[in-house]
Amino acid sequence: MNLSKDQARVVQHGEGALLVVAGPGSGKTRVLTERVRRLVCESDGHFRVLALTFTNKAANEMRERLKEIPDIHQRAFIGTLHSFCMEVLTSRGQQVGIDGAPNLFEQFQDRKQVLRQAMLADPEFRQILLSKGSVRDQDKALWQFLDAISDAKGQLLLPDAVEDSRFGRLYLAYDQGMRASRAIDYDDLLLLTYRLFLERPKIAGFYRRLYRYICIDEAQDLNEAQYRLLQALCGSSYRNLMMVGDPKQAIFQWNGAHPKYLDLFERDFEAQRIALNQNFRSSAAVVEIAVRLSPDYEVEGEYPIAGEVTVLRGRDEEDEARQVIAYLLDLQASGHADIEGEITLDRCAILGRNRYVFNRLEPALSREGWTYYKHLSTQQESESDLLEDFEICLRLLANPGDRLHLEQLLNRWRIDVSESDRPEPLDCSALMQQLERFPSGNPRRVILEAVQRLDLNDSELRLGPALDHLAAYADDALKDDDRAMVLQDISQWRKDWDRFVRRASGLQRSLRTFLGQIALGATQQPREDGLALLTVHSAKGLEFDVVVIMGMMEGVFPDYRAAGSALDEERRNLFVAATRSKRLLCFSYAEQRMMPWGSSKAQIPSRFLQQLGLT
Ligand SMILES: Nc1ncnc2c1ncn2[C@@H]1O[C@H](COP(=O)(O)OP(=O)(O)OP(=O)(O)O)[C@@H](O)[C@H]1O
Repeated sequence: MNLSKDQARVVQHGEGALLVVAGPGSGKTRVLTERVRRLVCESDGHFRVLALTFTNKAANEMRERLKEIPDIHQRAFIGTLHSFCMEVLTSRGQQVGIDGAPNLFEQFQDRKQVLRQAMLADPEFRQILLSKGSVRDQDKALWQFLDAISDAKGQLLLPDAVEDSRFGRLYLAYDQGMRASRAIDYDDLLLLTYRLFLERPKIAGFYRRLYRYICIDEAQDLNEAQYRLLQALCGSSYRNLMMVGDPKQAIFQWNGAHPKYLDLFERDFEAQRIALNQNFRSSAAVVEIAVRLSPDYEVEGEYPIAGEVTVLRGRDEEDEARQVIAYLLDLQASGHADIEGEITLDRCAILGRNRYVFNRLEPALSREGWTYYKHLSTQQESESDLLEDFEICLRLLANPGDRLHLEQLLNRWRIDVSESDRPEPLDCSALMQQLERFPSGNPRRVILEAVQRLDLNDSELRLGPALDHLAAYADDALKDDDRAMVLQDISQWRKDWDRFVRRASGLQRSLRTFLGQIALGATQQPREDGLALLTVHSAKGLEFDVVVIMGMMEGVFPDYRAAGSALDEERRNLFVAATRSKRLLCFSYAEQRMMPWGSSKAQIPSRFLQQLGLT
């Protein structure tokens, strides 16, 4: 393995805090992985390494690169900070009211419902909510309140510590609603683990002894809660923390993240600093675009391959999609002097500022018969009612106290039970009693029969037979689109299950752990076959020979809501997007766009194209 002199210094670093600040393609992921390998393979003693990544994709990538180390699961925890918190709370969470693996309400709709019910149950909040008028306006208000609660949790504030006491009461009511379903939200993972380390220093001490070294990737995206959680874990004397980050790739400030934590880390932990200034990934043409986007981006050395930047202009979005496909078809047919070998679709990616950019492209790709996959957000949701209902049943079996999903299921299945005879807590047999209500062949009965096949009494849960039962029903009883949708969902569940089982060594193979891993996005496949369709945020850390950035129009990229410092973040978004390319970079835009309200509107090319001298 060839490493540059500075990369080798990082890999060889021993005790003490270390900050690595480095640009795109400078080998951050590589040095992080190699350092974990060296620590695990070369250092003596019984200890583990804690390798924290910002995304599951990055964790998968690191695991993949280290998989030949036989006992890697025992020697290192490789995952996101949220997954680490999940593990801590699963084994030590009793001290903060968590019994076993936490039940996560990861879906916005569920949290919204919890808050709605909490507000309706309180006369003052009820009045506030109903005064908003239409359901749509109420939803908007709920969304804003949830955002504010998430902000408070992001600053590690408990309900009694927020300034506005009425808001504190609302926050408390929401939390109580979550706890009534024995559930927590994503922010709670950090907040509760922070509290645990702070209130029970012995537990933090235990984890410090267990993990002699901590390595953190993408540290420019840390937020207040994450930084303070790490401080609480490290205490006043633990210093074996390494952070790797790039302030120019900070694209989560909208979510409370800030690169200032890199500087705070350097100060608070008296960290040594190493800069990596080469770009081992991108051709000269791509690096030039990156420098124009971020003039203080200093790159050492010149990449020996020229590369190419192309701009495509479509009359409308359909035409834009057509041109992008033609561009890729041409590369596949003729190759390119700067790219060795055949240019297959899995060497290419199409990036969009948001998921809607692909609306016209996807049908066109399907018409061409191209294999493609989408990674647009961390959460994968079932699209068919059958699998949605099945998932709710699994949630109820994993967490019989889950009142929210019990209610959802009763509503969806139009089962009218009065409060008094509601099957609560819902155990497997109570759920099974419902079987009798539905005639044979009814989809609800099929779901419950599938649930019966889970064999929950076995310590090793098996999902396959349940999914087989659902698939057999779809094959027999459903037609066309419905059947395709169900089978697609089942295939997704099978993939999630396979990845969970493969990764589960060290994790309990229980329904609750499985659902927790899905909720954390930890079962998602990092790369699939075919052309990648990615939002900029989900393209982070990836690289492709050919990158096309579609939808380069004002209002799309930059986003129409961006103003002031958010515009700087848009520019960093483009910096991240462009630097995913190893060789060829292509921008595309449409001159006309169909607006959501149905009329066509003339488009202005993105200001960034102009600033880059490309229009
Ligand atoms: N010393 C090296 N010699 C040759 N290639 C290298 C070297 N270091 C890294 N690379 C290659 O450069 C590319 C970028 O490396 P890596 O993904 O680790 O960078 P990064 O800093 O994490 O990038 P980003 O922050 O943009 O995601 C990879 O293809 C990697 O294999």
